[in-house]
Amino acid sequence: MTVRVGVIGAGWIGRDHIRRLTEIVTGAQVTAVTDIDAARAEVAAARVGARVCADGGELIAANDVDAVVVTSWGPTHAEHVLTAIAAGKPVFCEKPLATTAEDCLRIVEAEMTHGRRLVQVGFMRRYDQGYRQMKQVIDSGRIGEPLVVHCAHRNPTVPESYHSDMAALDSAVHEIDVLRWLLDDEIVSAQVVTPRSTSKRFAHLKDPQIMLFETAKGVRIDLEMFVNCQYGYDIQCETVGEEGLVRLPDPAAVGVRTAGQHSTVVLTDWVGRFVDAFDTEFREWIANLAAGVEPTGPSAWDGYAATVISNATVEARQSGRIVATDMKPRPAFYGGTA
Ligand SMILES: NC(=O)C1=CN([C@@H]2O[C@H](COP(=O)(O)OP(=O)(O)OC[C@H]3O[C@@H](n4cnc5c(N)ncnc54)[C@H](O)[C@@H]3O)[C@@H](O)[C@H]2O)C=CC1
Ligand SMILES: O=C1[C@@H](O)[C@H](O)[C@@H](O)[C@H](O)[C@H]1O
Repeated sequence: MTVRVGVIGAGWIGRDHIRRLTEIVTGAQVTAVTDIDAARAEVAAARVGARVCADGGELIAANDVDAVVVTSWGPTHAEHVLTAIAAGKPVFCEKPLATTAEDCLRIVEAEMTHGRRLVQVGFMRRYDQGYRQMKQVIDSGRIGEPLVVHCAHRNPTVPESYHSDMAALDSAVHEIDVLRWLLDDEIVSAQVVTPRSTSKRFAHLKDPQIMLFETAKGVRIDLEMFVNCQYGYDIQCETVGEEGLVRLPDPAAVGVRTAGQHSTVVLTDWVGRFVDAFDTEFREWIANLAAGVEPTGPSAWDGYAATVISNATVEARQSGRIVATDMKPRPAFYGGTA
């Protein structure tokens, strides 16, 4: 069975997911595209033989759309996801699920009322081989109970439109999701300390930021979030347990020895660093849909948790305080602990 997909938002990642669904994933066909920039939708749709819909509502209701991908701007996600749930159609929503906790809860409640999982959120790091291997080691008990996690998330540069809150909302939200999953634990508080800011970028930006999280089981997480590190795109994660530690591998790269030096390439963007994870994420999403089973990736509840925690992290930086994450109890509908 071919899953017919409609895509809302033909910007950077929307176009990449259209390409992925067309060229990489088997069993999927992009049949409809919409964007508030009609010319952009036309170009993206024409490339894969899809048709253009006037807006998200028309696309979701269309008979030739079995499932929906939402890749529009964050503040528009909730409306599209709620419309898809009301239509009973599976929906893959890029992060964030919604920008406010209230909107995330409306989605959670709508999905529970529907009675079956329809929503998957685009936290692709859960599909990265390195993180998956780390999780296997932690779950096996080989390093004992996790105690501390050290992380770094470094981008070479960001545009001037990037502001200090985005370090949590746009970037650290990936660590927030993947660490909840990796540790099977919930983040209960956030704190942010700011060293002197880099002089290499815009004066308005607090960069780097050191984010400190505590989990319900008492694990401490430190995350260096540095979005203008200049040298490359670099994701580090090391979990220290009672009997050992496990570290995220760097992407495979050949070592070159020449002119008295030994060097390896450092990637420069998240597209290349997580390309395999994005591919696996969509392969598994489509395979589940084709098999008629509920999505197994990050749920609407995970989307809610990530929004609550990233908003608490913003509040922590702005206030200079340790902020407790004010999360509702997890409904049985979503299983698990984190
Ligand atoms: N998982 C990941 O690593 C990444 C996720 N993202 C997420 O993907 C989403 C899109 O990001 P980008 O592609 O970088 O942005 P973008 O600005 O390149 O594209 C967004 C597109 O959505 C369109 N749009 C906005 N509102 C719309 C609406 N109501 N209906 C239809 N189209 C609408 C815009 O015209 C634009 O073409 C964001 O939520 C972002 O956080 C982005 C980059 C990486
Ligand atoms: O989602 C992403 C971007 O929006 C964000 O700006 C980057 O910092 C992340 O590394 C990338 O994965």
